[in-house]
Amino acid sequence: MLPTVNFTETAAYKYLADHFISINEKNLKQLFAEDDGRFEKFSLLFEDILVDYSKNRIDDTTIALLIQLARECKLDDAIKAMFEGDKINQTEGREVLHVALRAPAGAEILVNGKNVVEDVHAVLAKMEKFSNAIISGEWKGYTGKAITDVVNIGIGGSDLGPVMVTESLKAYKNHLKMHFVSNIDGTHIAETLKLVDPETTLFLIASKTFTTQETMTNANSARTWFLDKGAAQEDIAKHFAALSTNSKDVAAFGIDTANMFEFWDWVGGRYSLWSAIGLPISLSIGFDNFKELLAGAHAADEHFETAEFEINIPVILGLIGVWYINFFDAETQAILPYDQYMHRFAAYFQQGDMESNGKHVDRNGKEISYETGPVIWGEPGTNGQHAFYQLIHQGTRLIPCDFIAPAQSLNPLGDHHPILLSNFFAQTEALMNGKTKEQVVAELHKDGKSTAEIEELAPFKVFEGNRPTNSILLKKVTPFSLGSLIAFYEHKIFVQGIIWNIFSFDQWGVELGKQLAKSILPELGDDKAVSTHDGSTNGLINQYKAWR
Ligand SMILES: O=P(O)(O)OC[C@H]1O[C@H](O)[C@H](O)[C@@H](O)[C@@H]1O
Repeated sequence: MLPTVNFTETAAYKYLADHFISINEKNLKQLFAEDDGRFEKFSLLFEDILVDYSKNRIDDTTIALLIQLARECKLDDAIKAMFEGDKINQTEGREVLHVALRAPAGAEILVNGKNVVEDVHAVLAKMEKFSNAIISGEWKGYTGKAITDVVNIGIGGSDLGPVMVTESLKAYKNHLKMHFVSNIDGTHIAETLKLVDPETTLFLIASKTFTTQETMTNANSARTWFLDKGAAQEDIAKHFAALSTNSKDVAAFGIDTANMFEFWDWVGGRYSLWSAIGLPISLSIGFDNFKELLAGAHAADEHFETAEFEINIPVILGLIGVWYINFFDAETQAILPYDQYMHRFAAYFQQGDMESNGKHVDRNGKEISYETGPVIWGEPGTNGQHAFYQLIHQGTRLIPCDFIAPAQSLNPLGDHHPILLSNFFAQTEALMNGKTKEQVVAELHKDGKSTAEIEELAPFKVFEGNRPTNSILLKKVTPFSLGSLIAFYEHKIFVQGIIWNIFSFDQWGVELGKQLAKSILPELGDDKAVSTHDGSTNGLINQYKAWR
């Protein structure tokens, strides 16, 4: 059982509320001027990852109080409960053990008296064998040809993780062409099927439950297409595999359970890329690289489980997030990777964070009176700079940003990387320091503007600065460093969920829309006008019927 402390009733919260008043008056520039050792103090090095959180609106007292807050909320007990396999997903009665998916062979994590690490490694061995057979061409399709294309059909956690990781690690990939179909919109599967040949394509049906409407509809369309192209029922075994917890429905679909890669209900969908759901990753970059990804995540798990809060990266990042959301009223969190390969990183953590912490009821079942999960958003740099950074620099909202960049490029082409990195460094500097009216006036003078022109223009060119950022500098994007980075973000979400006293591992909020869609679908079957809904919904449905 998780602790159920209301963080707004702790002593630390009250101290933080007072402390906020004094910090809010301070400028980041001033905080740096007051403390020579600020960077050393407020940065952490973990393996080849440097986390610089010094450009935040914090001082020693802030960090001490935030850590006190974590202690009062019994974060240490909560971490222990997760790693020990307690049923901390209480509303679904499940353990939360994505950490077991990356535990080394020989480790022991018990669920109902059974060591799940053994099961994990049995599935990993099966994934290794299968990946090797597909990659080497030893596995043959129904006409004797090797597999060239892999189509992963899944949605949400059964899509976003594999997409994000295969994209982030594209530099490590082999010859297999990867395709991902998620949307129920027929366009997605139709456009994908145009690109592939049934004789050389492997379909992975990825669904924890194996009941998700989008995935099952797309899977059925893929199977129909495969059979229509001339393959026979018995050929399905060579071209379809399932990644699921539901062996009964996998068999009912017609997939040989020998081709099923199992995972378990203690793996949350949005935390499942480390499980059998990661098979497309292993196919794309090879099993050894997939193992490295797991090893990177495991190293981060050990850090999270054992490091003192003062030097614990997910704890510090999580608490700083709480500081902005609950004291500065920040509503969003931007994630800005300066790495084109990581272009789906923010999208991945939209599910990871928003589905986990978008909750308004606490662990006692009571409505809460404070803000919880932020809106997560972001695009890779430098594209974002030319799109939405205006609002980050000069808008009226405080937007904490995570800047992420690799020191070494995987495509060191001319001076591209130094230019990219100069932007990465410049943006956080600009957000912190801003530009004063005096600086603007001096610049306009230099440009030969008249006094009247300067007076008129100056206010628009001022940057108030004092805008907080984290900078995460990786030596290089490798399977290991990416694994660690993802795990840090996962644990950050956990930390915040504990402080907010919410359940981070259920997602009841996605159910209502699904339920209503199920009741609307039969109503779309004829041309009769509907009148059973509200005026707007009736109007929309009836116009659709008139136009289709
Ligand atoms: O893997 P599946 O069972 O098909 O679920 C796919 C997705 O759908 C659900 O609606 C949940 O909101 C997600 O957490 C989940 O990842």
